[in-house]
Amino acid sequence: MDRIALEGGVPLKGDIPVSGAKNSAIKLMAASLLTSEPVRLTNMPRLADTRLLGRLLQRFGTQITETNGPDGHQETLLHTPEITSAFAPYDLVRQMRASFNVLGPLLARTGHAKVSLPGGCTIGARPVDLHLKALEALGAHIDMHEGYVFAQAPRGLKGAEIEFPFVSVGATEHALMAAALAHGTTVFKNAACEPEIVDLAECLNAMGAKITGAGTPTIVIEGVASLKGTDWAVICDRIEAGTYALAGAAMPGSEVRLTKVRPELIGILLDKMRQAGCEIETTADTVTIRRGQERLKAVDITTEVYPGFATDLQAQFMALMTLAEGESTVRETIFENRFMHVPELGRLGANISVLHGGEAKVTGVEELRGAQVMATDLRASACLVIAGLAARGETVVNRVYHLDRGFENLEGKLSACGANIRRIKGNDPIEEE
Ligand SMILES: CC(=O)N[C@H]1[C@@H](OP(=O)(O)OP(=O)(O)OC[C@H]2O[C@@H](n3ccc(=O)[nH]c3=O)[C@H](O)[C@@H]2O)O[C@H](CO)[C@@H](O)[C@@H]1O
Ligand SMILES: C=C(OP(=O)(O)O)C(=O)O
Repeated sequence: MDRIALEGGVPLKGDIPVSGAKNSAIKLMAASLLTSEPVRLTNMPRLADTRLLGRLLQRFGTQITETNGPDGHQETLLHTPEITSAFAPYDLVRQMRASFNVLGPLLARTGHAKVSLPGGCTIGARPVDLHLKALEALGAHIDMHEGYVFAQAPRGLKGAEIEFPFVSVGATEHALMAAALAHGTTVFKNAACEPEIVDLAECLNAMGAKITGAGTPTIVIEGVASLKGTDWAVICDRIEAGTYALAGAAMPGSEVRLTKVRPELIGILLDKMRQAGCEIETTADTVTIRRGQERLKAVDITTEVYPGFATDLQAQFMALMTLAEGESTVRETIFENRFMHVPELGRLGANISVLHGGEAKVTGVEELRGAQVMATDLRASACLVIAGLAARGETVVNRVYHLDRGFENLEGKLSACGANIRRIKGNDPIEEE
């Protein structure tokens, strides 16, 4: 398994281009199953998750062509003239939660599907009950045995009113794709409002769907008989952007400019960073982060659904707070087990106690020192990289396959800003020591 080694203590200086969003790209790829015509996705991030989903889609009969776009980003052409199999096996679905979202499109297009229960980051129990209830409300018959969901709707799906008992990004997206091809009108209440939902709804509309209200809690979908192909540029990755904004604040004297970004998507994070003492300037598509020589101040955060503080940035923000002056409280309200980075930050010398009820107290220390640490999930890995950038000496992050799921060319982007970071390949003798 690969590792990342970094020598901390170097201020970052330079530009970091933000890639297309993983959490949008994978849903857009799944949405391409809804049409027999080609869908071309541009601004695609090159990630383990998009590759893995590509392999899954190929099993259903999707032809995939990847090319380099004029802007250096990948373009992916997905074409599923016919669904040749509606079976998603455990081995592929267990590796990534969002791959479960192929169920709705397969069902809407063919009237049946057999999909394994999903895996993904182990940050909580993460059931799929809301996904299944929404598909049932749309008229699907659902059975579950041997770890698989068997879904049937031989006469097609029917529009319905669906009130989500609490906000779920995945369930909203899943039901949105299925409802696009249902007979009649579907209304969602208490839908998720994340920018990736808007990206998906707008792409579906470009494919001929009739969706209004995406980005608000009430979404109305007038089902259509079929969808057509389209060209669609994946929205920028607000979590990647936020991660590099925080990396740019890790060392005194840093100045990092994020490009190809929509600053409004990380508004709350930037406010918190300003409160902590960072200087931040934005234009329509850039964010510049300047960190002076002073110590940052402790700031509290509570994770919330969009537009609140993103749970996917909680670990990275905590990394910054480990060196801030004072005590900050980090409250995680979305996932019940998303503090696995805490003991790893402790190896670097951070002083954090996890309290009951999804709360952690971070008491800022004067210095972190490099150590061997283990990446436990995707965003926790990024948190360890940020802490490593600020630590004295060498930090080695093990199990970086988590990082490769969601960060395109992380070492390249950070090295371009002066970071002393390198990948140790799995068969490198240092790893065997
Ligand atoms: C691939 C992708 O886009 N992943 C994102 C998506 O995950 P994901 O779509 O899995 O997150 P959800 O919004 O669905 O989960 C929110 C909460 O609802 C619970 N829940 C969800 C569905 C369900 O059927 N039953 C249920 O109980 C979950 O366990 C969690 O506690 O949104 C999360 C919240 O912004 C992000 O952290 C993830 O990065
Ligand atoms: C939790 C994440 O991914 P997934 O939902 O695929 O596990 C994430 O992107 O931070």
